[in-house]
Amino acid sequence: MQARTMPFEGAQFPVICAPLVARTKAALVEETRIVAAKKPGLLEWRVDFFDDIANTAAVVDTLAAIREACGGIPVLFTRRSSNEGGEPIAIDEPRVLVMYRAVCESKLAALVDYEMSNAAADVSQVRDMSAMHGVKLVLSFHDFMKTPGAPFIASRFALAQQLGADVAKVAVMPRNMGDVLVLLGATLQANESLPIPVVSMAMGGFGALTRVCGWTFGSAMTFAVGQSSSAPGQMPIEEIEAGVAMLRRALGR
Ligand SMILES: O=C1C[C@@](O)(C(=O)O)C[C@@H](O)[C@@H]1O
Repeated sequence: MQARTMPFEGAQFPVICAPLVARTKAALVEETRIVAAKKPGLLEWRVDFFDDIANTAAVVDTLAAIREACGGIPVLFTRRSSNEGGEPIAIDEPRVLVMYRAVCESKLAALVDYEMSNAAADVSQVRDMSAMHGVKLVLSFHDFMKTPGAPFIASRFALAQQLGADVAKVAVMPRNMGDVLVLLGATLQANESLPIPVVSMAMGGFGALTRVCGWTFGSAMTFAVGQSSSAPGQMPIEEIEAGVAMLRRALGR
């Protein structure tokens, strides 16, 4: 089945997404300029790295500065929960929701990412607030310790869709190449059975190849390093571009 593209204007298949992980507004603007010059299809602001995350006005102001510096590249706004591999942050979940609401209202981000394991009421709030402002929602699941079995991975992709996601995303940590096959197989199956784009990656060294070839199994996006990495196994944008181009030629796609 034809894979679905990410839901924003101008999205390629696959989208190459570069994380922004600087801790201050000035450093983020600088990082944005450097990373945007490499022309990824999407920038992910990992706000859990931001020193001033407790100040919602500063978050929106910094997002505006990122947008000014990014040369029109759309932004994915992500607070990665420390339960799923993110940085520890100084605010509790109700204040995280206040921040997501302000970001959605600002319409500065094309997409927001929220973990599907959060409280159902919180997921539903993020779904409603993003939809209200035309912001697309990625519902994600991460296991930084292991690769769950194929039925569980399938259930995470399906749950994201049931909860109203525009994109379903799963990241796992493989302990061997068999785990990598499990992730790729589950991705292929989810892409064939779900009506929304799916995104997946296996992290670390074993999983690195999924960042180059995951799209051939249906993953609509891959994360690559512009300046700094946000997860183990990410490779530089240039290398991912070259690898994707090589496979494209070989596959005639
Ligand atoms: O969820 C993901 C995927 C990721 O963990 C990766 O492995 O590339 C990197 C994160 O920044 C992003 O939010």
